[in-house]
Amino acid sequence: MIRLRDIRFRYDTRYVLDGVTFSLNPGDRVGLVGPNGSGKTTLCHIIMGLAFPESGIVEIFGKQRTSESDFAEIRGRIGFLFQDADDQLFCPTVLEDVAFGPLNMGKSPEEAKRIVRETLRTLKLEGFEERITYKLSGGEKRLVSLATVLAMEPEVLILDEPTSGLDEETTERIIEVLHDLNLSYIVISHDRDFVQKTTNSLLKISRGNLVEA
Ligand SMILES: Nc1ncnc2c1ncn2[C@@H]1O[C@H](COP(=O)(O)OP(=O)(O)OP(=O)(O)O)[C@@H](O)[C@H]1O
Repeated sequence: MIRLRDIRFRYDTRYVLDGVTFSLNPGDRVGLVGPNGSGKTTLCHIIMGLAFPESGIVEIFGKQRTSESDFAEIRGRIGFLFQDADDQLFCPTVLEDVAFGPLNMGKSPEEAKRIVRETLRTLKLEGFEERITYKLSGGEKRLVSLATVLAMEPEVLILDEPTSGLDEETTERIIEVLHDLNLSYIVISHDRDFVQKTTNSLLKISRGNLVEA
């Protein structure tokens, strides 16, 4: 589904990724760990076409991706949860934010509303439709962000610290949701317990390279 070969990426003169090779196959649930600033988010941005490597090959769904239009094609199929919910949410209300993806993918307003209702129910956010997005708490914003991702019915998920700021009960809910979804995913997290419960392999970025953790 995702294949990276010998990816090198730098900000200014410092190489954050220095020859990363990685693949995500159907059924893989990969935990990505590593110290702050080690390049986890950067790696995921490269998969989504939000950052472009200096060299190396990005192959997604069987096709090499280089241009913006190559990546535009995959963005509906790979659900990406941003580390910062404020990068994800941009509409006045929760309904509009969660319906945005389905509407953009050509669903009718009625169908989009049905998807919003179901997705909010899955995340135990019933009744949040008319809530004003910017007034939500940090944890609520994270959950609504996840709802915007799930509402697109993606084939693969990339989740950048999905449980940061969430209480224990809500974290357990996310674990259940991930188990029920039966999707392949990459999850970045500093929460070892969460990663252990949700993934079947664990990788770490160390000095610009991926190693088993
Ligand atoms: N736009 C940018 N310009 C310059 N340096 C950047 C930029 N974005 C990220 N960096 C640097 O690149 C390095 C890797 O950042 P990245 O966000 O990928 O790390 P991370 O492993 O996800 O960290 P964290 O666990 O703190 O979220 C960091 O040192 C960061 O400061």
